[in-house]
Amino acid sequence: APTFSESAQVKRSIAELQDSYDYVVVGGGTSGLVVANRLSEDSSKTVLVVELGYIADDACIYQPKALDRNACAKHRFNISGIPQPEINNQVWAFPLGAVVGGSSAVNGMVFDRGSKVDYDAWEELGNPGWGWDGLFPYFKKSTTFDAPSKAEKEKFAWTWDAAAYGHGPIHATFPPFQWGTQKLSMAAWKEMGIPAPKEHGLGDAIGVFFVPSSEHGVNRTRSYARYGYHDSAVSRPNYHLLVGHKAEKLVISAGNNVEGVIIYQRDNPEIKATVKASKEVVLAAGAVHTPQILQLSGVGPKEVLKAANIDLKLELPGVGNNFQDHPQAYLTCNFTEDVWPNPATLANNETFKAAAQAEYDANKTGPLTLNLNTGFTFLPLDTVHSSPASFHKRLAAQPVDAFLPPGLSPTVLAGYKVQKKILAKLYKSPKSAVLESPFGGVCSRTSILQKPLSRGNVHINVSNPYGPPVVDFRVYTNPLDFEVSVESIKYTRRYFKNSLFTPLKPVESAPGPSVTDDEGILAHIRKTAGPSSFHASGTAAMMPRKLGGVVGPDLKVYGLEGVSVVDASLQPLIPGTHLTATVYAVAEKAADLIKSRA
Ligand SMILES: Cc1cc2nc3c(=O)[nH]c(=O)nc-3n(C[C@H](O)[C@H](O)[C@H](O)COP(=O)(O)OP(=O)(O)OC[C@H]3O[C@@H](n4cnc5c(N)ncnc54)[C@H](O)[C@@H]3O)c2cc1C
Repeated sequence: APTFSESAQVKRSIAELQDSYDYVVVGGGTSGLVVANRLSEDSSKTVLVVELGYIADDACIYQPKALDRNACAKHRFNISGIPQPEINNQVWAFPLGAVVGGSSAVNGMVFDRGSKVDYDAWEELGNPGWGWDGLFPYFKKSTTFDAPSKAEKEKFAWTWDAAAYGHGPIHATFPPFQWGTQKLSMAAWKEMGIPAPKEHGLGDAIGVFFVPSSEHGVNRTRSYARYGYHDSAVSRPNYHLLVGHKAEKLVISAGNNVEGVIIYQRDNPEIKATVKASKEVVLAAGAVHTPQILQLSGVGPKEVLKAANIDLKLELPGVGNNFQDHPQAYLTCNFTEDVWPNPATLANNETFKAAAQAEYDANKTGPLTLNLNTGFTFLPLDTVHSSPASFHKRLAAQPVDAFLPPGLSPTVLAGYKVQKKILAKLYKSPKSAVLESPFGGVCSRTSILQKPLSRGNVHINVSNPYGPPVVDFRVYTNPLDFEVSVESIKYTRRYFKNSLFTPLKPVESAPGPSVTDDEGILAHIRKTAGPSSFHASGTAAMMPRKLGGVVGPDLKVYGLEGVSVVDASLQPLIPGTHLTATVYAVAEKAADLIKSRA
């Protein structure tokens, strides 16, 4: 039988396309496929998705835990950020998805949502309808929860609330495998008095809880945008997906109408064409590439465009600025008396690996059904910080433009000022997470900063604008971000003092037991921290134009007609959660908005 990838609706060359479509969606990733699917539900509307990558049927995508991740290197961008001075000039690569399904095809499958207050902050920034109440129906619309069996529920003590989920294309479930020490880690958090909501997905994502994976409960395969939204649209004659082609820039008329997109063949840039969009171009290339496309189109900060010799069509200083991600600080330790098997067994023991693969192939059970973790703790500042009042004071006293890149436009600065006020409130709220601490089967813990005050940027490379964009995380440029990470490591140490861990004999190796002062812990973070959780966002932010926003609450790019942004770039303030579930919900809402103006 033909596979979906052989469908007539999947195009491989420009010659197979129509000259014009109602909608051209740039990027067939997480958000783009949602919007294309929903727009093509109306059979009178034609939709083209232009995607750089190809359709992949590889195990390194569909199998939740791939033993050979390198097999998927060809489905990822390998964009490296620039050296980060605050963390000893480390350079981090950004392995975004470059495949049909985008980053949902290569991500860690952690499928959670932020807290109500995190989304209400978007609304407060000037975006009516984009708070929790406006998004919750779309979280449900995008998702189906596949409940675990009774036996698994009892074995792993899973909790959830079906009210959080709907009947949508993306499946979420608990994998039928957990590492031995996970339960104990959960119990230790509870012993510390951390609340344990039964379900995190109803707007209260504070405390310790289980997070489902984006995984199909029966097939035990990754559930991602391609299976969920492409495969169900691909039989529609009005839906075309062009693979292996790159969108270069928008075609903008003298009157600032966006008429279409210039695209070219990925491996042969000479083969080039303009596809017209009679209604709208929808930018869904992700938070690293959407700002690049806008800047190449002459839309962005004028200094950047000037330096790159690109004609300014429309000055929009926010494009590429306001970059946010979740930096990671590490406490490394080992359980001297570890249980067997543990994640190191899967990493190092060839016999165990082979048995795990055989078990997955035969029964769809075992360790390869679990990509990352299902145990998570999300905590507010007052829980984590030893002296929160002094932190709030220091935050209030910071001049707004301190620690930001030089030369920012007054509008971007004004936006940051409003963001900072909201962040100060969130830092005081018991309902808003500043620390994420995931746990699975290992001793070592990552402290992931949820409310960064630092801001980075993604701009075209002025000496090679058409090459990969330049990602500057500017991680930890605001020293208060360091302070939260130092406090998070100290807090994690207190957690490990819990007597439940005694039988496992945890031994810390870094920063190391002798490093107890804040300066020593800071030096450790500078040496080892990571700038990213691969949660790029904010680079085409939904905010008022006078606050440096790029799109309004209708998602239309300011100053242009006929183009909107629907991907992670629009998130004005990064929520305290992994981003995929939010990207799906936002894209579902975006599709309704775009349909409503048709
Ligand atoms: C390695 C990794 C691990 C992650 N782990 C998790 C996790 O466990 N849980 C979680 O919730 N989130 C996770 N995330 C984050 C999450 O996956 C992303 O935030 C989300 O998928 C972004 O969706 P998007 O639609 O904005 O962009 P993407 O899904 O990245 O889609 C962008 C698409 O546009 C295409 N494209 C780019 N430029 C062009 C161009 N010029 N022309 C044509 N096509 C183009 C790309 O090929 C891609 O398919 C992870 C991300 C990564 C990279």
